[in-house]
Order: sequence, then structure tokens, then C-alpha cells
Amino acid sequence: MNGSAPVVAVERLTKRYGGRPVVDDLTFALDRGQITGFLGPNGAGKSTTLRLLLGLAAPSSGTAHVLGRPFAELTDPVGTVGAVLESADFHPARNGRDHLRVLAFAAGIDHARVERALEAVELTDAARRPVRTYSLGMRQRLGLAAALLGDPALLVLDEPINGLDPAGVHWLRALLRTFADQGGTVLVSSHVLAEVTQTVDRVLIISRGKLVADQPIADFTRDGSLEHAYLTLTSAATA
Ligand SMILES: Nc1ncnc2c1ncn2[C@@H]1O[C@H](COP(=O)(O)OP(=O)(O)OP(=O)(O)O)[C@@H](O)[C@H]1O
Repeated sequence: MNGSAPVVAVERLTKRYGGRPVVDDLTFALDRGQITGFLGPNGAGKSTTLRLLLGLAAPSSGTAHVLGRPFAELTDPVGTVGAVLESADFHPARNGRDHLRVLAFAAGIDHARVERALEAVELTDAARRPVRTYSLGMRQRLGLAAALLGDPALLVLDEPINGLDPAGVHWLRALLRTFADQGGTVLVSSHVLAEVTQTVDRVLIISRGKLVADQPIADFTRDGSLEHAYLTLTSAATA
């Protein structure tokens, strides 16, 4: 692993579907210890970018590297990146603990980490219940537990507050801050600008596949200023 490489380095990343660029010449880098919000309107290309970063789709051109390598070339992918994408899938009859045990076994991760991951997402008490009885918020927590199993350097989360109640949102914010304070890197997509303002250190905004902002959240301290910038930048790109 290249210790001096940024945790994430995306360079001139482009993905075309049917000749149409849905991710268009994107360049950004993420360092350790920061939470970055990834914003953009529906269809702007956020999920596609995350999929390219996680090796779930191949770029048409450009590169998406994690610690200096494409995801597919990481020697310890589970210990490097933890991800929760929108399509998180669970076996409905399996209980939460067994879901994590299956993943841990497949990745060669110690059982003890399953218990720690359950504790980290506060699901220990529900660990013996079948996942089909879980609320949407509990499923989000279980997905997060799976992402944390390998003690990764990078967390990639697609719309993680979907389904969380206000207490859950507050809890997730604290969890991500602790993770970042310990040197972790977080890339989190969201549509909820008010929440983003309270959670992230930096924002990336994309519109029609293009990066239109890459700024510290400190630039948006005035009430509504992130919303104003977001609406201006994303409507300018669609005009
Ligand atoms: N496999 C695919 N084949 C064809 N087009 C695709 C494919 N995946 C995504 N797209 C298109 O790429 C565009 C970007 O989609 P993407 O899901 O990345 O956007 P998004 O920013 O995550 O949107 P949302 O906020 O609605 O989740 C959309 O127009 C979508 O229809």
C-alpha cells in the first residue's frame, strides 16, 4: 500500500452510458481524518461515481484510486474500504449477527469484530432477531456494521440517513465524527443539505456528472448559504 497517496484520488474520471457521459471528467482527492459530503441533484452521477470508486463499474476513461490503487488491486479491500450503497441486501430470515458472521467468515475477519461492529451500531440487543423484522433504520445500521467489520480506512456511504429517525441521524453524525477523529476518511452522499452542514468538513457538488464545487464547509456558515450555492451551481449547469 502506498502510504503517501491520498486515501481517495479521482482523476479525470469519466463514465459514459450509451455515449452519454454520466460522470464527466471528475477530479478530486480525499485525505485522512475528513468527512466529505457528496451532493448533487437526482441523476447527477453520485452513485455512479461511488460505484466506479468501489470497482463495481469500469471507467470509460480516467482513474479512481484508493490508497494509490484501483479498488480491484487492493491487497486488503475489506480492511481498506467499507461501503454502504443504497442497494444493501440482506437474507430476510438470517439474524443480524449471523449476517455479519457470514461476511466476516468470507473476508477472514475474526468473530470478535462482529460483536464490536454490532456494539458500534447499537444493534447488540437486536442481533438475534431475523433481519426481516428490522426497521429501515436498523437495516441501515446493519449495513454500517458490515462496512465497519474490516476496520477500514475509508467509509463510502450512499444516502446513509435514509430511514433514520432524528435520534438515529444524531447517532450517525457522532459515529462518523469519531471515525474521522481516529484518522478515518468518510465520503457520504446526501440530499439533505441541513444535515450535511452539521456533519461534514467539506463538500463536493456535482451536476450532470461535472464537479461544480469542492470547498470546506466553513465557506457555508451563513444560514442557507449551502442551499443557495447548491441551487445556483446545479441550476447553472443545467441551463
Ligand atoms: N447501468 C446504467 N446504465 C445506463 N445508465 C445508467 C446506469 N447507471 C446509471 N445510469 C444513469 O446515469 C445517470 C446518473 O445516475 P446516478 O445513479 O449515478 O445518479 P445519482 O446522482 O446517484 O442520482 P440519485 O440522487 O437519484 O441517486 C442517470 O441518468 C442514470 O439513469
